[in-house]
Formats: sequence, C-alpha cells, structure tokens
Amino acid sequence: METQQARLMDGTDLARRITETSAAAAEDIRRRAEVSPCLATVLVGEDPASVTYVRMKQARCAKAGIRSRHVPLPASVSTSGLVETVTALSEDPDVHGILLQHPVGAHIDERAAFEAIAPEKDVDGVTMHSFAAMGFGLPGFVSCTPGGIMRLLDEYDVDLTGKHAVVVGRSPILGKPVGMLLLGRDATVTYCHSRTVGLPAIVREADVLVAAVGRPRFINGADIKPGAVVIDAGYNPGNVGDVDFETARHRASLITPVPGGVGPMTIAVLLEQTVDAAARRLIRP
Ligand SMILES: Nc1nc(=O)c2c([nH]1)NC[C@@H]1CN(c3ccc(C(=O)N[C@@H](CCC(=O)O)C(=O)O)cc3)C=[N+]21
Repeated sequence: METQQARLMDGTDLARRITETSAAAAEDIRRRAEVSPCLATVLVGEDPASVTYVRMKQARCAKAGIRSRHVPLPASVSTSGLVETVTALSEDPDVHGILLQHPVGAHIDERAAFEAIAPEKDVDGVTMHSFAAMGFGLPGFVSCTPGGIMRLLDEYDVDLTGKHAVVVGRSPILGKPVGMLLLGRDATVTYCHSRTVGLPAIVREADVLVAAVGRPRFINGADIKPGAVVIDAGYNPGNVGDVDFETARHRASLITPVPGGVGPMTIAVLLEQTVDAAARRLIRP
C-alpha cells in the first residue's frame, strides 16, 4: 500500500473564483445593456434531492447577481405539457438560460423535453445541438458536469495528451460527454460502466479516472494506479462518491473530494454559461 497522500482538487474554491468572474460579467451586462441575465429552472415533481440541487443552483445564481425564474411542475405532467412549458421559456426574451432538472420521471420523454430548449439557451448543455457541437470540437455550451471536470483538470495542470483516461459511466449528460471532451484533449479514452466485465483490471490502467456511475464506493481504492488523477463525479445520497475515497487517496496523486470537488464546479459552469448566453444575446439579438 502506498503511503503518499493525494493532493485534493478543491472544486469549492475554483467554483467560487469562476463565479466571482461570472458575477462581474453579469454586472457588466446590466450596466451596459440594462439586461439582467436570467436562468429558468424547471423542476418536475418534488424529489428531495432534486429540490435541494435546484435550490443550490438558484442560491448560487442570486449570489452572482443572476436572476432565476423557478418553474415547478407536478410529477404528473405529461411530455407535451413539459415540452410546452420549456418551449415557452425558449421563446421568452427575458430568459437567457434554461435548466431542466434531470430526472423528469419515467413516463416522460426526457429527450423530447430537453430538445425543446433553444440551442442558444442550452446553458446546461443537454441538447443534441450542444452534444454535436462538443463532439465536433466546435464552440458551444458544454454539459455542466463534464465542463466542470475539464476546468478542474486544467486548474491542476493535469497533462492529458496520450494519457489513458478511463470513464466509468455512460450517461448522456455526464459519462459519455466527459469521455468525448477528454478525447478532444488527446487522451486515450476507455469507457466502462456498471456491466463492464473485468472492470478492476481496466481501472488499474487509468492515468486519469472519472467515476460517474452513480453507485456509492463502486470504485475500489486498491484498484487506483499509483499516481493516478481521480475525479469522482458520483453524487449518491448522503454525499458519498463513486470512489472509495479513504483508500484511493493513498494511491492517487490528485483526487476530488465529495463533497467539495465536482459538484460545485457543475454549478459554476452553469452560471458561467448563463452569463455567456445573456452576453451573446446582446451581440446577436
Ligand atoms: N439537467 C441537469 N443538469 C445537471 O447538472 C444535473 C441534473 N440535471 N440533475 C442532477 C445532477 C446532480 N447535480 C449536482 C450539482 C451540484 C452538486 C453539488 O454541488 N454538490 C455539493 C454538495 C451538495 C450538498 O451539500 O448536499 C458538493 O459536491 O460539494 C451535486 C450534484 C447536477 N445535476
């Protein structure tokens, strides 16, 4: 067992600095154009975790001088009802960004609901438009958690070129896009997931590991390659990550804590892209 202690990747501090910059940019937009950047938050149902996340996003908006407009919908809302609501926000000139909190309930076609977000308001990076732009390496809004992860890697000067990055998880707004962003930075990417056969052996080869399966302590610390960079994007009940942190920290060189790692970065990127969406509207209304 290695006795080194990994350096912690402080997402709270970096998110605070990014949000300070966003607050200044929001203030600038208000002064120059008398327009207040506004994020609409759409929440279907009252799942306690989702309620908490959306409140955190609104609170962080308020701190940055970004207005938020909350749109709560009953859990029973239909796909067409939700699409109608999101479409109205897409057409509302006072709204610059739209966040539709995932998940929306199994009876709803979530993809159809996401696609009702106008591309220029997709500050959460969840539409096909944003995904394709990211895939082609074109400018556009990135999915917030993957975007936050890349910012953290850059902040800690993690060299990705030629490195083996292993992504555990393949969800459309986290695992899949983060692998594509890493590939875009010349990493060699392996995707794994909950049903991968022989996962530990693959994890042991990772120079950079991104855990995004949504299963508490799914990644065994003993499988971390000594010196690896470990990004824990898991958000499980009770603020437990997808990585067995206490073991992993003795093998990794850099590791994100949970809480205080990836989570705050997700929100920082959401706010930054909201201000960016408002600024772009000024240039090209
Ligand atoms: N359309 C959509 N976009 C999302 O970005 C999205 C989503 N749906 N659905 C749910 C997940 C989850 N998510 C988190 C955001 C912040 C923290 C966060 O800041 N967590 C704190 C701790 C929170 C606490 O103290 O309870 C931390 O890690 O330090 C966690 C999780 C965004 N998500």
